[in-house]
Amino acid sequence: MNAQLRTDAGVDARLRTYDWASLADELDAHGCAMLHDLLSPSECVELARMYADEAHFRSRVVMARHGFGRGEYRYFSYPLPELVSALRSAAYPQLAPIANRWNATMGLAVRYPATHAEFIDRCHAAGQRRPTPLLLQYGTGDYNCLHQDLYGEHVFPLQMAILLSEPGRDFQGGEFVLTEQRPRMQSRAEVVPLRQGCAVLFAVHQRPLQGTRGSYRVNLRHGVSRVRSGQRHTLGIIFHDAE
Ligand SMILES: O=C(O)CCC(=O)C(=O)O
Ligand SMILES: [Fe+2]
Repeated sequence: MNAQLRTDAGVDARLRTYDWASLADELDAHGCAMLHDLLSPSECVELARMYADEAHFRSRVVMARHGFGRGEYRYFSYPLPELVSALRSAAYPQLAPIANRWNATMGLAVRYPATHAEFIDRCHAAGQRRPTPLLLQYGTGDYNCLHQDLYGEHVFPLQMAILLSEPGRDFQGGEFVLTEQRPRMQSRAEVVPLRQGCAVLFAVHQRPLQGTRGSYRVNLRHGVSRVRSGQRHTLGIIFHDAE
């Protein structure tokens, strides 16, 4: 679909234009899938600009202070900006069936409700009340070590990150990287060639992998390689809230 036509619509309508059956196939095969042209360049610029305004956020993390890498991020506070909230609630119902199928395959009892509001009620009832959507900011030399965004007992197994800057123009390097650790085997890396406004869907911590003798669980981590120059911003959408 034409990028302009897509980004003219609301986020909900935009998300419905993607071919979710083939995205599910990609997630099953690779643990990640891309949504091209999810946000327009102006939406990306507007979101990236929010980073400077403390009023939007509940906390700021300087990655070097925690050994997380180099660069910084800020968690939004509730109420989330409308676009962030819309992305979170509109992407969730597309992902919940995939999450439920993955859990069934992995022999996990947890099932996810059809709407994000119901899932967030579950998180909040368990004391996971702090919002997790975040903006990340990287400058020259910054990077994000491989990690998993787990914030308590309740975990939604898929998440989304949207690149807000344009590679090659705004920054060099800074690739989104996923690694997949397979039991008793060597790890596999995947580099996701994001462009501005493009989202990546990926597994938060584990997913089923079909082997020749049935399926088994693999452990995933994600991060960002070193930004060689320039400035890079990302919007992270995590569906569970934090303790
Ligand atoms: O900056 C990135 O591309 C990675 C962001 C990230 O770690 C996240 O959204 O959870
Ligand atoms: Fe992350």
